[in-house]
Amino acid sequence: MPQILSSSPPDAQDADAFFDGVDLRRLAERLPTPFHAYSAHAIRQRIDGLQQALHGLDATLCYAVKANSTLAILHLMAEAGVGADIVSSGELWRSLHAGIPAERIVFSGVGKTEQEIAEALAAGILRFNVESADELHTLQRLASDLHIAARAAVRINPDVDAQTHAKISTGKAENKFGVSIAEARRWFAEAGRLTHVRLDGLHVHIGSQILSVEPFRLALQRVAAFWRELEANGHAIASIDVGGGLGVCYRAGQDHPVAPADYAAAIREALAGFRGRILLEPGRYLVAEAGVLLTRVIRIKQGERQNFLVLDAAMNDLLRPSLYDAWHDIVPLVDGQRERTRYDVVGPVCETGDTFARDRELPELRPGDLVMIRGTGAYGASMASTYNSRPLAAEVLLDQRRHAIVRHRQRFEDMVAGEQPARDWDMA
Ligand SMILES: Cc1ncc(COP(=O)(O)O)c(C=O)c1O
Ligand SMILES: N[C@@H](CCCC[NH3+])C(=O)O
Repeated sequence: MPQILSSSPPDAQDADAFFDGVDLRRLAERLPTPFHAYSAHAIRQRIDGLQQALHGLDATLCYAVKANSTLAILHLMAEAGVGADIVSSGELWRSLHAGIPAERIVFSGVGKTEQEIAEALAAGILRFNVESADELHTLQRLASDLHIAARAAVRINPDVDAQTHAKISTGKAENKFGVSIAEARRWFAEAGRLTHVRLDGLHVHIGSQILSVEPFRLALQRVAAFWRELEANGHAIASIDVGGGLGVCYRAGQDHPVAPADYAAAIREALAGFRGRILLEPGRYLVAEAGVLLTRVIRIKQGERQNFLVLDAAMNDLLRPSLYDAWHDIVPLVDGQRERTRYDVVGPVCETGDTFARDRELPELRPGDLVMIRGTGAYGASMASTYNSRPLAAEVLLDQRRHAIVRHRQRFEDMVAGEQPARDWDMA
């Protein structure tokens, strides 16, 4: 371990190579690339910053596990007193296993199965964010079978444009998420018939990577107006869950899109007078900028029209550029002055979409050079696949000049574990 520590603080030139006090170049000498590295310190700073912005409110952070569900990160959340926003039994299992108590877990998603609902009921989670009438009735039936009182919030679809990428916008009427205020109004009017569901919460989540406070403000205002109407009609609301969606900075040097203080101010303003508990479901904001993907150059390929920088990381390790044309800073960790040139930065996977960047200006690189892709802590490892039978990359947690390999690179044996050739056919 001491080998990877810097003997002196990083100077300005190689500062990029240091992450949480660890020299990533030294780490990469000992670990095969590609691998993900996360800064525990950076995650804790984000948690603290958001909690400080919310100071004085009865607010609970429920980390959106989907952003990065690595157990070590969930464990860090548990230690910091942060709860979880889950969308599957798998995320429930991981959260509980990492030590996040059930009473800090909320369950969102349009496709909760009966089995998942029953498991979450049995675990005693804090709330179900219910997204359809069918789900509400299923929850009532299963809670009744188990003689449990379920706590539920209606996920409101406020029909607000989050002004983000269409694939991660969730709060417009045409999106599959939540129900209209008109429908939610009917649910509350009939809530007396729900013998085993306590419907006393509101939930809203309009999308991800939201870059200005305005869409949040608009959505919160609509939800707040509905909360006031409900209370005026005698329906006590115990919690309002404002979802996640805070955008992050994917380009060095750019300002942070939404300051936590402005976000918190919008919540304070919209929910002024609300005496219940405020829940928040930040995912990306807590982990995105705390993660980098380390990869090496396999080769440079001179194409007819451009040069390709072929890395050993691919779309199976980081899908965001392929899926959303997302920008991630690409920072070579190389010594000395080099000429600058332009590359299409690609991975080895057999798809043209396996491209991290087009026509990106970088120093001239050579096979074996180390390259860092920034902003990969959220929706990086958690969206990874074994496409092209590429094993899942290792993950390393760095914490104040220390590191721990929290997940080893998947072994080929484990990639095929559980599969078998169809030898023993059964008659259907
Ligand atoms: C219900 C819900 N809550 C929270 C999040 C987390 O979003 P983000 O990572 O943008 O904070 C998501 C994902 O967009 C979500 O679907
Ligand atoms: N996977 C998306 C975010 C989706 C948010 C989940 N509701 C991304 O990488 O940006």
